Amino acid sequence: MSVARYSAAYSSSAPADEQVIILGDSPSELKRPLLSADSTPGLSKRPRAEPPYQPLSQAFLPPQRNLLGSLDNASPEELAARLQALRCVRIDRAAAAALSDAQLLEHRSQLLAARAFISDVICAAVEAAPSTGGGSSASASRSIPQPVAGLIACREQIVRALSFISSTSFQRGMSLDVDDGLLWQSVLGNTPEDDWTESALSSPSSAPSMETSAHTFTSTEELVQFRRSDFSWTTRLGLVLRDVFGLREFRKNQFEAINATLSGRDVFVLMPTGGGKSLCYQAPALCGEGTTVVVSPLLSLIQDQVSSLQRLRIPALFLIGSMTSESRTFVTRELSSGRVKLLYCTPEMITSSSFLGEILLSLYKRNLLARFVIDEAHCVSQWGHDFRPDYKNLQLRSRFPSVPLLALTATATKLVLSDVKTQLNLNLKAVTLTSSFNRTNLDYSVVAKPRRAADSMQEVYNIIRQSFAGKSGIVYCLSKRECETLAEFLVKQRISAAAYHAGMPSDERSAIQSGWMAKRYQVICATIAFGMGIDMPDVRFVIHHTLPKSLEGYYQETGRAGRDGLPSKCILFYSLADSNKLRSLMINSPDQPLSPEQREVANSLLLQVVDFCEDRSACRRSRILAYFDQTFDAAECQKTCDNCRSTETFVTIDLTEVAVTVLSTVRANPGKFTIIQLASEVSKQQGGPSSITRNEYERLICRMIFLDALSEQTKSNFRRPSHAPPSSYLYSGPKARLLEQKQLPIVLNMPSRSARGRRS
Ligand SMILES: Nc1ncnc2c1ncn2[C@@H]1O[C@H](COP(=O)(O)OP(=O)(O)OP(=O)(O)O)[C@@H](O)[C@H]1O
Repeated sequence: MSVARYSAAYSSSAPADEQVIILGDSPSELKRPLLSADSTPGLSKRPRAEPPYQPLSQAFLPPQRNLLGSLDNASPEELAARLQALRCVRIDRAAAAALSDAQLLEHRSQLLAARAFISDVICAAVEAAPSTGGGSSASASRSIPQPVAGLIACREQIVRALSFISSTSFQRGMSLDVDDGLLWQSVLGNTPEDDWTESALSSPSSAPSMETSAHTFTSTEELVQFRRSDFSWTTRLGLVLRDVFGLREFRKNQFEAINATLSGRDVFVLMPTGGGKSLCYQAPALCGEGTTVVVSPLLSLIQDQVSSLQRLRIPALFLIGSMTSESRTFVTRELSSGRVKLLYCTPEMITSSSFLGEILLSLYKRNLLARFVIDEAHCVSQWGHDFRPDYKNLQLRSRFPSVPLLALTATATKLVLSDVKTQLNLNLKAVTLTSSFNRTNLDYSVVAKPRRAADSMQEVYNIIRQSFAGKSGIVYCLSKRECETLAEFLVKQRISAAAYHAGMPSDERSAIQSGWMAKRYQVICATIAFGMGIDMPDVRFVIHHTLPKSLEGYYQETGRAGRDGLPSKCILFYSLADSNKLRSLMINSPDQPLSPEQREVANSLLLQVVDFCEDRSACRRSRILAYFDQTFDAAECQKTCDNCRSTETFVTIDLTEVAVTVLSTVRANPGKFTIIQLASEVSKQQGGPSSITRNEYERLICRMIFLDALSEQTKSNFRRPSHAPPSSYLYSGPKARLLEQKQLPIVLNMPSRSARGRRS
């Protein structure tokens, strides 16, 4: 498309006095001016000479077609007609208060579409214009011809109107699409003015309430090259950011990641939950040739992502096993045409579908594979908390050696990170970008879980009623049954709650998920099947009614709170009984028998969670960040965790010798005691005023089981009623001898009253 054609089209459509956008998408809307002072309160009067109204879709958003692509074949007449449909909106702030919520949202979506269209015209013109040297976005934009430059003014007015509508919606507490950068800005109180040139590209902003950049593995000097604004794609990238995604600035590391992948480098991005990883591959996909293939672990996640992208008019498709042959043919045709910018699929499809294999090979041979994205890349490593064997067998590097890889995750320790790089065969010079995992707006606390189920459900209810009335939240439960019982309980207490778990039909699950996102349900009682990829901004609390299986999982699950950057709470219910139950479920599950190595990993991940819960001294935030090998000064916690708020003193005590005594009681009575019986037996034996309490003995015994100094075996108890669960009895464990030789230290964090003389 030549600039001359744009210029001609623009000139023929430029109205005499002022421009106004005509918005409307249905025949009935065409009959009345949607944005006129006469019919719509809050909007200025229309100019005198009006072009005929056209539906928005006909005017410049042809259905089923990609907006960015649709311009290429447009004739000057078509363009003129589309441009004629663009006129400018002015909003009278006082009168806008009278707009209904529905009208506001409607205006907003139409403004978004209009903004995208104008920018596309500008972008095409800028690309076609002769470069004035330097290649920066500012210099490129200066070179565009006058008539097209006139559109920029129009665009700026639209952007201001959009910003106004977004902030009005926010003030009214309305839920907008979360991906709206303008909304973020209004939340953060930044300037509503839209300077859409270099500043956005050169000065990345932080994600709300997320500290950034604890350490990077790629040196700062090396990163400088990816902060430049003179790449051939820089102008396009700025426009894509603003006009396709509706965002104003990049967050920390997004710009570098995008430039690195567009430069053909392998990239590893470690960014906290809600940090904005998707943009790191979605934006580059729209800035270069070919198709970006995204490997993502969950079908529901894939479907959600693709429909959000399609709503933004981005040509994205997915390929999944259960598709009809017609759908497959459609996908193949679209892919072959080179129109598809993003193709999502599961790792299983990559490893086992010959159909997909052929498509990828054909794209590869035609140089149309832009990059592979491995989302949730921690699944590649068996050291991660969510290992998926198919992720390990992708073989992308060997099958498509010249295609750059981009791996992203929110959760990876150093060990997992280096394992992922090795498994994926990332180039040794892969650009590695990490951000601090600190979510400063989240408040962490651990509470003692009452023994009786009814009491602990009541406690959940009390917390929600007292602190989160009318606020959205998630309660994570261990089992399907627990989700259902808790949801029923809350509903009886007049809290709108729903259960969500993998045992439910998928349409029921999506209905519940969308009901929650639309605020029809306040609380979701869910297993960890719920949450991945859910981008709800104002989740004010995440309660773990049972223990998470790992600190990584905990971080990820709590990370669903406060994605809008506002204060939110993460409350973990902890009991010894739960930790034991979870341990034996994980380790002895008949459905999923574990290899000895997997058992070891699962055991140690859970033990870290138990340690985290039982530690009443250390700052929770520092502990979480330490897990990800990041240092955090507890003084900066500012009492945003229960331990930093606590006035009680706890100390870490070495109980190795006491543990040896406990072990000797078990050796003398193998299979005689359950945990509770042994705790009361040894506490009786010890006696005395400075003794360890029975509860603390219970903790010690559980710790000895975790460390394999003791082991449990389940036996039926014929004297108990038939419905009673079988009891587990204690024996010496495989590491008992190590303990006796004092080579297995056992320490516990305890209130200082028990510390007398035993502080470690
Ligand atoms: N540069 C930006 N400016 C403002 N908002 C942004 C920016 N980048 C991303 N966001 C928004 O942040 C939110 C989270 O982004 P995204 O879903 O990509 O996070 P994520 O890192 O993939 O999180 P998770 O690991 O939890 O899936 C989205 O609503 C997204 O639109």
